[in-house]
Amino acid sequence: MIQVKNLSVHYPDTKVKALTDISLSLERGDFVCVLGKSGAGKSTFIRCLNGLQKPTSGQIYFDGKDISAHNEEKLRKVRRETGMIFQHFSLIPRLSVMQNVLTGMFGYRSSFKNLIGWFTADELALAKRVIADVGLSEMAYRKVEQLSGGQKQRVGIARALAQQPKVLLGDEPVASLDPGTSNHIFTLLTEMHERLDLLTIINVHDIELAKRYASRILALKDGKLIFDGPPEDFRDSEYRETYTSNPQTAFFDPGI
Ligand SMILES: Nc1ncnc2c1ncn2[C@@H]1O[C@H](COP(=O)(O)OP(=O)(O)OP(=O)(O)O)[C@@H](O)[C@H]1O
Repeated sequence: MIQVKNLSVHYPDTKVKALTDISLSLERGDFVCVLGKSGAGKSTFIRCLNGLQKPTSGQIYFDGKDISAHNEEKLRKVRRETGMIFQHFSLIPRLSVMQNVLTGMFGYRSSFKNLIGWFTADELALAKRVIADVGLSEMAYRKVEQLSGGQKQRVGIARALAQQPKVLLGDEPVASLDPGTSNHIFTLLTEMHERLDLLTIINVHDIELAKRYASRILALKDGKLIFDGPPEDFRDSEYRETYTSNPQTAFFDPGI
């Protein structure tokens, strides 16, 4: 579904080589966890997959089409099919769960309908369904600011599902949650992944979560892909390789 070919991203402001020459193929049915130290390039990689970050060189093919050559209008279509969940949820706190979830459909509707906030019966039924899927039916009309972190992330997942995506991306979606709640969120992500046959790609710092839930692990180090394989092959030596600093960069390493 997504082919990444020789992807490199160099940020001109900082002259940082965030990603260097990454090539891989991601298929529907993969539940991928991306590991790596702080600054390894995980967020940049995720952002490239839905066109939020342009490659410096290389290509990203989404359903066979090179999105690195897309204009904004074509990128909007790719983003519609790519649900995204975030560490800090990116919800509108004073709006209800239902209102936040409905914003997930904005990409499919006219600006006028979005402005006046008019939704069809089918759209409202879809919103109710995805709110039920994440276990929040009883709180559908509660303001998001009144929810716990775990409940907020459930709203984030429901909003992404309301897009009816083919791909679900997560940029450290459990980094602000306690271990028990993180497990609940990953269980929910696994259920949705299987039921909806999604390609799921999640950045995560917690290696135990990655090993428990992922079908495939990618490890980035200094912007390079140093591991791509099943969780059982990610052993102590791979862990050390991923999380140990290179001597020449260690002094400047914010992760140490
Ligand atoms: N917009 C930007 N402009 C300049 N440099 C950037 C920008 N975004 C990221 N970087 C740099 O690119 C490198 C990779 O950053 P990125 O956020 O992708 O890493 P990460 O693995 O997601 O880190 P973390 O786990 O801390 O979120 C870092 O050195 C970072 O400082």
